[in-house]
Amino acid sequence: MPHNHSKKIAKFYYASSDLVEKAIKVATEAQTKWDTVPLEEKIKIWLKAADLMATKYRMKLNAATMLGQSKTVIQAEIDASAELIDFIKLNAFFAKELTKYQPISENKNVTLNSLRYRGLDGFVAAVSPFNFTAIGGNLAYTPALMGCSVLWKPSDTALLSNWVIYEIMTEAGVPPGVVNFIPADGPVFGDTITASPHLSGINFTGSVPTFNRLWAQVGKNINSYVNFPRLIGECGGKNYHFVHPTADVTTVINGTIRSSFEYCGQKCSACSRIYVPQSLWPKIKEGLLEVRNKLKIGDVNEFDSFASAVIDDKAFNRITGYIEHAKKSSNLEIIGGGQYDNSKGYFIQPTIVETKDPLDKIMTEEIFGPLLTVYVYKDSEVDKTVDLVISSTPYALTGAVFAQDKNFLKKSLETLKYSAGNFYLNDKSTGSIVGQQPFGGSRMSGTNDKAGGPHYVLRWTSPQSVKETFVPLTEWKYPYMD
Ligand SMILES: NC(=O)c1ccc[n+]([C@@H]2O[C@H](COP(=O)([O-])OP(=O)(O)OC[C@H]3O[C@@H](n4cnc5c(N)ncnc54)[C@H](O)[C@@H]3O)[C@@H](O)[C@H]2O)c1
Ligand SMILES: N[C@@H](CCC=O)C(=O)O
Repeated sequence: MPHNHSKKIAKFYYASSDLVEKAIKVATEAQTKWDTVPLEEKIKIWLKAADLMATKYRMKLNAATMLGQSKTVIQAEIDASAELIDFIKLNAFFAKELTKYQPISENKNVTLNSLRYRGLDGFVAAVSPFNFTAIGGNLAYTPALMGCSVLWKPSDTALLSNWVIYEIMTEAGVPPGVVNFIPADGPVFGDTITASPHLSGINFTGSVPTFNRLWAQVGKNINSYVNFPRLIGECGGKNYHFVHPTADVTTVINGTIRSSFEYCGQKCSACSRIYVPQSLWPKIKEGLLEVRNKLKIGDVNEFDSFASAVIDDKAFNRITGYIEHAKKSSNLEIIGGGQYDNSKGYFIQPTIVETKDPLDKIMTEEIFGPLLTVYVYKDSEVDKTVDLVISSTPYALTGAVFAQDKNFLKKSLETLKYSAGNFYLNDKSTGSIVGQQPFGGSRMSGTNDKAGGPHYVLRWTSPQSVKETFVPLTEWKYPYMD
């Protein structure tokens, strides 16, 4: 099966706005009861789910990710089982750590002085992307762990794997009504949830235009909500590799191939633009083209495939539009790849373009496909080129600097500080590990709430301070009034 079949399944399940409204009612009612379940009990359910994912359901979850989202066996394993299990276990740990903190009152008359970590009252809408099964699970179930109830709208091109997660969590013991799996047309879902007074948060991962639209809708309805909805959005990027003249060429070549072409460049962290000094370009060019020629782009069931088809017709048309642009523009030259074919699946060959113009749209817009553009700079213009890296796009998701010059690496921590939420020195821009490199970007790449980090759980709780005393208050006057 060369490309995903989720969309066909989705057609049978699309929820109407009436159904979304019913789910809002169910979730809002379920939240009150779910919030009374102690965190320790919730953690037991989460750990049971992690165990089920590692054993009984591991193959099912990975296979659903391979067939539904066109991931190769290694990419499915990294994402679907490994990353999701890490999210579940680490968020349980972080929740426990967070709730350990209790404020101190030295007043002996105070018998209770505490912070209660309540879930958000109302419901949270989790809206997930197609490209990571684990992200869907994290977006829906981390708010639930903290006592929220959730409407989870999966991407219609990741339905199969996301449904398996829902089944596992239900088998582990998440009660009905707490997380509600609602495949729906995006705008129908978005319009309905943002119109509900009970919307307490949106946990979104996807493209900038979709998040902008949701944010604007919340803004428009701001006077109608019970709470100010929390808006968490992890969005797109235009991720870069910056190569310094002292870089190790082999590392640059292999790191760039992996980052740009694994999962056909459909990772939000994928390298899409690379800046290479003139002195290293001949060797780097030769290496990139040599490796590119070896990459097999084929069926995910053939285990020697490096990557497979892109996710759907929409993605195919968008990406090949940039390839056509490269063919037509006098500033751009396709030096590797450029072929595509949608007769059996949405196959696009890994493509490398060289540009004379560092501000061409191919260097500034998110493409989200197997297309890497190279800008070759003069060795004497390192600083000028670093400025270009930061100023040429509105994004700041991931970025990598390759150099053996330690002073340059140190300096780049400052000069490129706001260019990326996940910043790599001598390593590729993809492949963050939950708990090890908390993930997220700022500027137009998102609200940078760092999924997989210790503070993420805090976004899904509404803490309450409780103070109790039994000592009667017998006086209303202040002492100086007598
Ligand atoms: N920063 C990150 O952590 C991160 C991680 C993964 C993906 N991404 C980004 O996600 C994008 C790719 O994912 P995608 O193609 O699924 O994104 P998308 O924006 O097309 O869709 C994301 C989700 O939003 C839904 N949606 C669409 N319109 C909607 C609306 N009006 N209201 C409510 N929901 C709506 C979709 O059905 C889907 O479930 C890329 O831009 C990528 O960079 C970012
Ligand atoms: N966390 C993943 C990217 C997730 C977005 O698609 C990485 O670091 O490569």
